Amino acid sequence: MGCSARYCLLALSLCLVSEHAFGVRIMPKRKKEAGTIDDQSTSASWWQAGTATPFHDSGSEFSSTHGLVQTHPSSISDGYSFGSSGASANPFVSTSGSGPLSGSFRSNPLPPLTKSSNGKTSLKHLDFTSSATAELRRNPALSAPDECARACREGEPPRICYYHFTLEMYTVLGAACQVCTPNATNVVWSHCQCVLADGVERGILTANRMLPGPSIQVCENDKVVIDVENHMEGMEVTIHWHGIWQRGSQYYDGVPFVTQCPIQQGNTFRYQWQGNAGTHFWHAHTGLQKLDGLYGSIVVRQPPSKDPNSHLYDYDLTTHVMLISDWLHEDAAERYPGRLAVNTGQDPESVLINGKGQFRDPNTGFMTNTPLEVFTITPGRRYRFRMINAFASVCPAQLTIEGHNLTVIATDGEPVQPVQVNTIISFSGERYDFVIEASNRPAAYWIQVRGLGECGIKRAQQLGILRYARGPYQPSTPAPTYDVGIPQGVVMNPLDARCNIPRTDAICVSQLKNAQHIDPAILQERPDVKIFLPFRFFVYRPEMLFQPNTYNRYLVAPQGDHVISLIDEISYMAPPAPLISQYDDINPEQFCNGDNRPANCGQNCMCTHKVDIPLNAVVEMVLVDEVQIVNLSHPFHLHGYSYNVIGIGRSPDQNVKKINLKHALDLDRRGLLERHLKQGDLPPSKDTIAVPNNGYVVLRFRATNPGFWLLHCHFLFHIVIGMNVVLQVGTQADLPPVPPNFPTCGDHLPPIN
Ligand SMILES: NCCC(=O)NCCc1ccc(O)c(O)c1
Repeated sequence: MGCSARYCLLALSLCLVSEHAFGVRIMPKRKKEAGTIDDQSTSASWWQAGTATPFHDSGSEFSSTHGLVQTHPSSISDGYSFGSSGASANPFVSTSGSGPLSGSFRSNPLPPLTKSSNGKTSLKHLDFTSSATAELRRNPALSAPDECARACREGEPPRICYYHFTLEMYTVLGAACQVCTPNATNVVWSHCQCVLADGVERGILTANRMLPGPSIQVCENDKVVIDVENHMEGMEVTIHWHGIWQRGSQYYDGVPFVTQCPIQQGNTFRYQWQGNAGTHFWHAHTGLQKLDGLYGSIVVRQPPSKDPNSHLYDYDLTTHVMLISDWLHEDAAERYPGRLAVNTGQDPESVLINGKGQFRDPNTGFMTNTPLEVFTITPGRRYRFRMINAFASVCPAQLTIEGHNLTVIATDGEPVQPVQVNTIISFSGERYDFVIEASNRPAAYWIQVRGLGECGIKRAQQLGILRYARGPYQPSTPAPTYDVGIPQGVVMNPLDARCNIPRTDAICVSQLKNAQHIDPAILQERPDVKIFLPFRFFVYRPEMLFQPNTYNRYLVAPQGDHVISLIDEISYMAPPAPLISQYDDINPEQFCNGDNRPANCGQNCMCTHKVDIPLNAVVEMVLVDEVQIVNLSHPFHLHGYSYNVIGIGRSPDQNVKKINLKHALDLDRRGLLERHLKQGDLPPSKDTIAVPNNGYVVLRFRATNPGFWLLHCHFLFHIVIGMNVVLQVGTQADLPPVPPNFPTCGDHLPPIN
C-alpha cells in the first residue's frame, strides 16, 4: 500500500475506476438478478467500486407492496448495508390495518434468534455474543430486537425487548472490512463487523461494532432492556435515552453522577424502561464519547389509531430512520480543550447519514468511494421518515431531498399538525418526522445534508439517495455541492428565527401546532413557577486561567478565547456521587443556584447548579441567549419531559442591540415576550429547542415527573464546560428507591495513617 494519506487506498481505487470527476457511486457494472453475487469480487475489498457487487440490486426486485416480510436481509441504519438500506424489501411496518401488509407480520418465537424465515439474518447487529444469546435463551419472556421491530397493533400483548450493547474501542476501515466479503449463500455476511463511515480510517468507539450503534425499535408499552457492557479501555460510560421520559425509572436516565455512577470498564449495567411513542435516540452522556460514535436510533411506534397523522402515510419502515451525525477524522479528544496553532475548533470534517457517506479531501480532491445511504420507496406510496439530528458540534444541519416535499408530522417524538416544507434545519438533539410521497418520476434523487454555521468553514456535507424501487440507482442530476445545493424552498426552522411575522418562505417551530390535546393549565396566564435562565460564556484571561496551583477547565473557542459556559452565571460541575442514589454523601455546599451562590464564587462560579421545582407545578422557563455570537443558536434539551414551546423571539426593541437577562425581564414586565397562549394556538411539544442567537424562548411544562432532570445545551463541547443545570422536581420522597444493589461511587478520603 505504501500510502501516507490514511484514505489513500480508497482514493486510489477511485482513481482507477472513476468515470466522473465527482467520483463513482458504487454501482454494479451490469444489472444482476436480485440476491446473486459477483463471484469475481475477490481481488479487492467489496466496497471498492471496481468490484461492486449487486447486493443492492435486491431492493429493486422485491416490491414493498408484496405481502411477505423479511424476504431479504433488512437493515436498520446499521452501517453495513452496502449502500442499500434494503427498505423496499422490508416493508414490515405497515401503518394501515387494511394496507397491503395487513397481518403479514409474523412474530417468531424464540429461537431462532438470528435468522428470518429465508434463513438470512433479518436485523444484523444486534449483539449475538454469547452473553446476549445466553440471556435471550435463558429467559423465554424476552424478545429479540428483530421481533420487537414490528407493526404495532391495538390489543397485541406488549413484549420485553432485549438488547445487549458491547462498547469497545474500534476502527473505521479495520480488517473486518476485508473478511466480511459477501459470498454465494449470504448476500450480506450476516455479522459483518466492517465500519466504513465516510471511508477515512480512524479510531472510534462502537456499540456492537456498528455505526450508528444498534437501533432500538419497539412498540409503545413494550419494556426495553439494554445490557450495556463496557469494554472501552480505561473509560467509564453512561447511555442516555434521549426523548424517553423515564417515568418511574429515573435511575435509568443515564446522566453521570445525577442518575447513576458511570459504568466502569468491565462492568455491565442493565437499563430498563418503557418508552413514550416517537422518534428518539440513545447516546453516551459521558465525556466526548458521543462524538466518537456512541449513538443510535430509538423508535417507539404506536398502533395507527393512536397517531393523529397516521392517515398521511402508508409505511413507517424500520429502514426509513435517518440518523445524521457530524464526523471527525480524529478522536474528539484532539479538540478538547483545544489547540492554539491548529485550532480547528469543533468543526467536523464530515457528515454521515446512518453512519455512511463519502469524503472529498479538500487538498487532493480525492474522494472516497464508500457507499452512500439509500432509502428505497415504491411509486405512489407515502412514507414516514424519522430524522434524528445526532450532531455533537455547534453546526445546525440542513436536510433537503431533490424533487420531494417534506410534510413534517412530528418533532421530538410528538405529533404536530402537518406542514409542508422543502428543507428542514435541525439542531443537535432534535428529531423531525416527515412524510415523503413517492409521486415523482421513478428515479433516484439526491438527499443532501449540509452542516451550517461553523460547518460552512470546511463545507461539511453528505449525500444520500432516495431511490424508487425498480428505478435507476444513480440520480440523473449532478451531485449537489455545498455551494450549489438543492434549492431550499420553504424552510422548517429558519436560522434567522423571525418567528413573529407571517411568512411564506419559512415555518418556525413556534408556528407549528400541536396535534394533541394540551393540558389547559399549561395555557393559563400565570404559571406557578417562572424561571429565567440566561446563558453565556465566560472568557478567561490566560493569567487567570493558568495561575499556579489552579486547574480550571476550559474550551479553546474558534477565535482562541478560553471559555467556560455559564447558565445564570453558574458553570455546572458534576457532584462526586449520584444525586438520585447517594444524595446524603454529597456535601450540601456542592449545590448552588442563582439565589444561593456560594461565598467567594467569582465570575467563574463552579458548583452543582440545581433548581428546585415543586411537584405538579406549571413551570415556565425563559432561556435567554447572552452568548451573542452571530450564527450560534444553542439547542436546550430537557430530560424527563417534553415542554410546550410557547414562544421564540428576539427583542422587538430596535434600540436593543443585544438581549440579556435584564432586558428580557423588562420585556416580560411590559408583556412583550412572545407567548402563544390563546385558544387554538396549540404550542407544539418538544424536548430540544434552539434558542435563537440574540434571542429567547419561552417554554412551559407541568412538573409531573419527579426526579433530578438535566436541562442543558446539547452541544457536546458546551456540556463539558458546564452549560447544564439540574431541575429537581419534587423531593426524594416522591421518587421510587433505586433498585437493589445499585452501584455506588464517590470519593475515598480515609484518615491518613
Ligand atoms: N463575547 C464573548 C466571547 C465568547 O463568548 N467567545 C466564545 C465563543 C465560542 C465558544 C464556544 C463555541 O462552541 C463557539 O462556537 C464559540
